[in-house]
Amino acid sequence: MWRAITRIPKTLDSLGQGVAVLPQQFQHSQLYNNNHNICSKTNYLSLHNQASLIRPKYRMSSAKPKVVFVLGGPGAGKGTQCSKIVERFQFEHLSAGDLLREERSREGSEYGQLIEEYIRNGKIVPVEVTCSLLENAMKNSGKSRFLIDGFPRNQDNLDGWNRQMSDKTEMQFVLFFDCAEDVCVKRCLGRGQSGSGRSDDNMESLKKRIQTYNNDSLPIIKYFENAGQVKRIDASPDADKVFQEVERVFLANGFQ
Ligand SMILES: Nc1ncnc2c1ncn2[C@@H]1O[C@H](COP(=O)(O)OP(=O)(O)OP(=O)(O)O)[C@@H](O)[C@H]1O
Ligand SMILES: O=c1ccn([C@@H]2O[C@H](COP(=O)(O)O)[C@@H](O)[C@H]2O)c(=O)[nH]1
Repeated sequence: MWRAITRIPKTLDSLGQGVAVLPQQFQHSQLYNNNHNICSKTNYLSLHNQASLIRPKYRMSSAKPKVVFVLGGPGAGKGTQCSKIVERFQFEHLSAGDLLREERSREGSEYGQLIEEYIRNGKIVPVEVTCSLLENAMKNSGKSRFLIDGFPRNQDNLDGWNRQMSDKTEMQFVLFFDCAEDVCVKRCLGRGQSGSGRSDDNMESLKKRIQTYNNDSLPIIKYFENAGQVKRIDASPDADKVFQEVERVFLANGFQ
């Protein structure tokens, strides 16, 4: 008989952080949903047995995922350096801009047009969209170290992250690529000329992106700086030279 109502033990009940490694069928089960954390004994035993199969992976990811925010002006070299960090350290690179561009191009996306409008005008997409894309990408990656590139870039982003993600992750530091405006512009235009295909690698969009960066993103970097969380990197030298500094920061912060 389906009599016994069993409260799921804490270890299974708190799979919030381990959800990245859970097979799809678990994600809507009582194991996943903390709001419905009771189930019949039969169901519990069956789910418990299935959970045992994935236990090694779950153990590995039971700590909160580590997050490094990567910020800097448009074209400062964030993406370039993130690729190098991924090669050298075990991080997953999540570019908020790339995720938004992907969502924009996804057939049937209800946000496609809105995202294109924001990107072309150098404006910042509402955090509900961006944060959900980030959270999904984190869950789907199965990794535990993330470079979050180009986010949070305004107060709305920061507030949204704090509401949705800060309890589920451990922010390590902010990697800030400091680069003069004229250098940033030259790099973005160069990227456009070499066929980036980006609708915002042109002077008209760049003016707006820079304005948004100065008005909305710099205060966020300042906020993190006041909290002692910013690792500032001079982004003007060549990419390999910049990476020497980046590598030093990661090593000094315990990453191998
Ligand atoms: N240190 C560097 N010196 C010279 N060129 C660089 C350097 N770093 C990156 N670049 C070039 O500048 C352009 C912009 O770099 P990247 O895409 O890494 O910047 P980003 O900060 O991620 O830009 P965005 O914020 O617009 O996505 C690219 O064409 C890249 O090859
Ligand atoms: O968190 C974010 C990140 C990006 N955007 C929009 O995308 C473009 C391009 O971003 P890149 O980091 O340069 O790839 C940016 O100008 C914003 O319009 C965003 O809204 N929120």
